[in-house]
Amino acid sequence: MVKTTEVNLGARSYPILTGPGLLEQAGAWVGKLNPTRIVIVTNETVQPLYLERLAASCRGIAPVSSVILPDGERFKNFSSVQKVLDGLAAAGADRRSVICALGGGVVGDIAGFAAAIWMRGIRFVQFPTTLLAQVDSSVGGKTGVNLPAGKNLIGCFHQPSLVVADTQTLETLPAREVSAGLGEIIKHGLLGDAAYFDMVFRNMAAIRRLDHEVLAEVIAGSCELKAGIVSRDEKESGIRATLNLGHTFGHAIEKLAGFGTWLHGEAVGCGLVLAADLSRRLGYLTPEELGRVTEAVRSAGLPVRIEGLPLEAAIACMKGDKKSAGGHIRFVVLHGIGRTTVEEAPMELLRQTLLWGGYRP
Ligand SMILES: NC(=O)c1ccc[n+]([C@@H]2O[C@H](COP(=O)([O-])OP(=O)(O)OC[C@H]3O[C@@H](n4cnc5c(N)ncnc54)[C@H](O)[C@@H]3O)[C@@H](O)[C@H]2O)c1
Ligand SMILES: O=C(O)C(=O)C[C@@H](O)[C@H](O)[C@H](O)COP(=O)(O)O
Ligand SMILES: [Zn+2]
Repeated sequence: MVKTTEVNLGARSYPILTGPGLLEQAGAWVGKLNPTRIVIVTNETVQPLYLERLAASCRGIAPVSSVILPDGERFKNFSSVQKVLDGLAAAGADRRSVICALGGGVVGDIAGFAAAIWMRGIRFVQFPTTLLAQVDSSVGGKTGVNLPAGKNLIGCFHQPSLVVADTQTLETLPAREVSAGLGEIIKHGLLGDAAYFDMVFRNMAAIRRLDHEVLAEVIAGSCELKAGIVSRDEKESGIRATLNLGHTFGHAIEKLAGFGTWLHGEAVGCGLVLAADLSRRLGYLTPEELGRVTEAVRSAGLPVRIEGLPLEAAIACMKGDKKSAGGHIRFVVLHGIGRTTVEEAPMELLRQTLLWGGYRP
């Protein structure tokens, strides 16, 4: 059964298709774009699992070639973008060619960025194969790569033409990566309404063992929430910044620990706990509400403490966050489930939260 969620952006609108076995049917969807050439970008882990399935389905439409990237967050950099661009040149890609991003968020962000800059922008299709990518990164058109100076410091907004999430691919995903996906799902629960958050909380064990029915409900719920926010604020001039809940803390953890040491979803999960604690210190959340956020993150199998990273370095990292201005750090804070603001916090409270979270003074 295929579930469709629409991202409504006028001429740049597109559907998110979700369901089992969609890679085999991909050609029917990609064919509608009438491409002159198809370049599949994937990585060395996903290639043996799923490349042939997607390539076989697309071969009747246009010549198909592939670019295989090394696997990992530490390769989300310019050198990988260069590899994709070289692959496009070697394939003779033109302005009517289509890139297919087959993999997790790292492949999606790199391939999307290459699509945004090749010949000043060509179409691309997201084929997300991790839980995190199916509920978050494949939707919304944020593309880009890291710099040694920080996470996602370069990139473009470039919307995909289509997102095709084959839920069967999640069956080969390691348990740690399933938990990482839950980091973003809990974030969506906190941004959405109490009913969605409670459903996720109640069904944590079922999601972690990939129960088909629950998983379909959660992927649809998260895609609907994110699609709704992106449709209202494509380029983050307002409400879209709330999708950054937990990320000011999370991105600092990823960078300080070394890209790839903490998974993005792990850092986001822990970041949600820190953001909730800061919200409590600001008087917006009760200790019980903080306890509930912490319990949700813990029961997803995600870390809730930092253990030993240096506090002042974290503050320096957060000053470089894209929401900061003039050296003032701005956080998404919670006032309860479904209620957020984006604001500066007193430095003293921030230091207390970081110490509470396990940062080393
Ligand atoms: N653009 C956005 O809006 C957005 C949103 C959230 C996250 N992100 C970015 O996404 C990245 C994290 O994405 P991720 O969690 O998917 O990590 P990832 O892309 O590194 O994938 C996780 C791991 O799973 C492997 N893998 C992928 N699919 C598999 C499958 N079906 N079976 C077995 N192994 C598989 C990958 O090779 C990798 O080793 C981060 O760089 C983050 O910044 C972007
Ligand atoms: O789509 C968005 O908007 C998000 O913020 C989603 C996040 O989960 C994602 O990690 C995003 O890449 C973070 O964006 P950044 O602008 O803080 O780098
Ligand atoms: Zn994220």
